[in-house]
Amino acid sequence: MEHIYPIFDKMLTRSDKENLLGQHGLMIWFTGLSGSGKSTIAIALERELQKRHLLCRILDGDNIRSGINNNLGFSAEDRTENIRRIAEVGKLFVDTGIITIAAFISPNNDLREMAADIIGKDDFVEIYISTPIEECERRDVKGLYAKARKGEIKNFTGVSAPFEAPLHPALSLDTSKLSIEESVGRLLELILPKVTKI
Ligand SMILES: Nc1ncnc2c1ncn2[C@@H]1O[C@H](COP(=O)(O)OS(=O)(=O)O)[C@@H](OP(=O)(O)O)[C@H]1O
Ligand SMILES: Nc1ncnc2c1ncn2[C@@H]1O[C@H](COP(=O)(O)OP(=O)(O)O)[C@@H](O)[C@H]1O
Repeated sequence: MEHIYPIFDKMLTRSDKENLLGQHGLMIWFTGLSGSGKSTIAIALERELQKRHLLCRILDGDNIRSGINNNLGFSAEDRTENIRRIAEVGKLFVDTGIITIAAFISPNNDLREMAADIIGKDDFVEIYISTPIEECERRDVKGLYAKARKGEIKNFTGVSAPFEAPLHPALSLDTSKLSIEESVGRLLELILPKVTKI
């Protein structure tokens, strides 16, 4: 496409950036309950990708809800805006050729569909961390399930707010049955062919 300002014709493309990095950009979208293992698996996967000289960026509550989305709570409207912004930011990383892992509850099919539409379906892989709520609650990593059961936290996913399981995830990983290494192994099998440049 010719631009009105010639300088735009000189802009580097995604493909130029992917050639520089020697990889393809991809969004790996984790969905699952609080405590299901999204962050744990994301961190372990990133390490394995790094070992293979593949550049990865994790987006999670620690770097998104504490910063760009620190004005958002857990109403349905705020969750939608949370996921919309994450998808827009994620798209920038993917378009830079970076393997991006988003680790958010993203509790509804329509939210995840919105994310896939923003990022582009070809660049979006949905991974369901399907650990049952009983196990998430037993772990209660942050003590939030106990608080939610006592009514001290409103709209808590799985307790007082809904979670819709994905309809056609590329992969389901139940971390009450799989070790971290097994989950990461399955992910690598799925992802390496998509991100490796030949
Ligand atoms: N009401 C309510 N419901 C669910 N989760 C809550 C809530 N209040 C706080 N938290 C903490 O926020 C984490 C989930 O944030 P997300 O950005 O992933 O949620 S969402 O995708 O917008 O639904 C979630 O945890 P993790 O999934 O462990 O990161 C909780 O630590
Ligand atoms: N097989 C497993 N896979 C992933 N996490 C596990 C596993 N077994 C126990 N855990 C523990 O479960 C917890 C999951 O918490 P976290 O990764 O923060 O979940 P989420 O990001 O989904 O809220 C961690 O404390 C982790 O050590």
